[in-house]
Amino acid sequence: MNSLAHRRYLKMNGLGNEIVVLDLRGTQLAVQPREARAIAAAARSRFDQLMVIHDADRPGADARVAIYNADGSASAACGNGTRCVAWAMTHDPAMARPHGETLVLDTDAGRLTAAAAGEFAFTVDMGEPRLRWDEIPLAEPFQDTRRIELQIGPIDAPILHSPSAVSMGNPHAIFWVDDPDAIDLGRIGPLLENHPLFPERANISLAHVAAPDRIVLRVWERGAGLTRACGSAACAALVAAVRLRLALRRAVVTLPGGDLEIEWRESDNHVLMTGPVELEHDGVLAPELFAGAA
Ligand SMILES: N[C@H](CCC[C@H](N)C(=O)O)C(=O)O
Repeated sequence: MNSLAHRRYLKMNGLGNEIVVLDLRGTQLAVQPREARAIAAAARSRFDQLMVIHDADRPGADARVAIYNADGSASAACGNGTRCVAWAMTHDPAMARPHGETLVLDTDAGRLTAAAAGEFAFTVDMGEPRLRWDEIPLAEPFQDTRRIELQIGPIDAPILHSPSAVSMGNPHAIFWVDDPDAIDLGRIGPLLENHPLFPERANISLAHVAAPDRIVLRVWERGAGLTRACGSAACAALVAAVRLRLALRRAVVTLPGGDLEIEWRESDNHVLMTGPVELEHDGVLAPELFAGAA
């Protein structure tokens, strides 16, 4: 029988970004990509990201968190999912453990900290943005990643062009538009996600700077498609807007699912994200989920 069968999970969301939280601490278990895809495919556990909590493997951390997109691909960062993990580790009867003032989580994007910002809200320190072309990563050595040479559509009338590139531990391309809803992101998202300029693919955002302290954002996520919110994209868009002198270092990012407060802190170059979490239900992973996950 599959090691994950019958394990309890939480179905949560962060501004409508569909998250499943699985706690594998105290075990040597790990999720295989094909198993992540099987869980996502199940109607009841549809998710954009699966967040797996493992025992910490470095001193000073409360846990290590592995992140999978719906297509089974791994991601180093997931802002909305990290808030959901923080809630689970501090509020869920089975997952909560004693912790310090802030929760310390190790991810492939680095060490993050999370602190409660209300009963169903958390502030996550997402760490420093990566801005060099080879950190995004990009396939060509652009010296200025505030605007890179990429366009889609007819040469003389591109639909989108000149995006900013930022990594929050995961790759983001942000296109600046007047109306994010006027573009068929569902159609061009996959073309851009898989563009050869992005060797690790990319999350694709359409951003409109409505005011120096408000950015409207829609996101086609790498490995998940159109989502109602993307926390790391909100962080990346704020950083990119500040670099282009379009926004202040602290702004509200409005996504289809709602608002996130983002701050790119000058003192330590860290990006802070504050937003809500919602618990929808808990459940157990049915064994038949893994029957055909070959
Ligand atoms: N699809 C992203 C991971 C999840 C990001 C998003 N859900 C968030 O809240 O940051 C990637 O593959 O880089």
